[in-house]
Amino acid sequence: MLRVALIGCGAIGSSVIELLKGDASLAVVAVVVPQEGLAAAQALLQKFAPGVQAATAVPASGVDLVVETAGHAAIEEHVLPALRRGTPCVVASVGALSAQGLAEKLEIAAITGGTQVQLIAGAIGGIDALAAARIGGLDSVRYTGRKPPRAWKGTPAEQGRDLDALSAECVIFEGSAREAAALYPKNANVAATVSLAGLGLDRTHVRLVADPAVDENVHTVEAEGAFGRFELSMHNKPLAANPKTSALTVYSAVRALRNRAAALAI
Ligand SMILES: NC(=O)C1=CN([C@@H]2O[C@H](COP(=O)(O)OP(=O)(O)OC[C@H]3O[C@@H](n4cnc5c(N)ncnc54)[C@H](OP(=O)(O)O)[C@@H]3O)[C@@H](O)[C@H]2O)C=CC1
Ligand SMILES: O=C([O-])CC(=O)C(=O)O
Repeated sequence: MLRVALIGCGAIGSSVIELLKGDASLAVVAVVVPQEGLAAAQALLQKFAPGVQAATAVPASGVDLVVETAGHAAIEEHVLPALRRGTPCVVASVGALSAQGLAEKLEIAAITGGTQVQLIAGAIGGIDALAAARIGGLDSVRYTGRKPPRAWKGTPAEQGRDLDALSAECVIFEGSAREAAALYPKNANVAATVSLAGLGLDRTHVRLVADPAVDENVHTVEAEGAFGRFELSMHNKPLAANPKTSALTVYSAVRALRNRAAALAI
């Protein structure tokens, strides 16, 4: 049985705990949250994983695998030290890698620890195809992230516009994946994932749209290259606990964990 430390206990983390309850091959043994979140995390654990303690750091021993579902800051704070200690890590906050030098730091930490960091596909599909197509050469990759206006609350999209008053779609950002991930850390992880699998953070064209006509998170990728071309649209149901986040992200994290424990992985 693999012993898992989960970083973050919000919309994704709490759903991961729920789905792993009773799993024969994986056990959540620690949940890492900020000091001010300890009491709430402990109350949730009482319900779904009694006996598991909430903590403010990943335990230095007794952990086989770390999964991050917390946000950009948690990568520096918890993932890098775990990798250096030799613990493999699974990362959901892929947009964090848009910060200059962070991808290199993760690689160096994993090499130092003789382990590996895995970036999950999260809310998007087709990452396997895109990463394979890159080997033959890609000419262009375009990503559009379309979400209901409420999913853009608390982001720069609110500057100069009333999201509640939108009556038609509104392009709130157009530019590179690097800029998108830096400006919209909770809404542009997919932009970063698509770019890291494909043409890179600076050559991937990103459009972010607030659209009152949708109630799902719609992610579209269009790629062209030596392999041919593809278009993929995902219509993802958002999590009730966080409209910015698609439920598929939870399943993607659980899939990554189960694949680590499985004899046959797909
Ligand atoms: N790859 C993908 O496709 C996607 C990735 N994501 C990423 O996943 C992250 C989590 O999403 P979601 O669960 O919806 O977000 P929530 O805001 O619901 O939950 C975040 C959780 O992480 C905790 N947390 C925040 N900072 C730290 C830290 N430094 N150390 C430990 N715990 C911390 C929070 O604690 P507290 O509440 O006490 O602050 C909270 O428990 C997002 O920030 C985003 O970057 C999201 C959607 C898709
Ligand atoms: O969960 C989603 O739909 C995607 C998301 O928020 C992101 O790209 O950060």
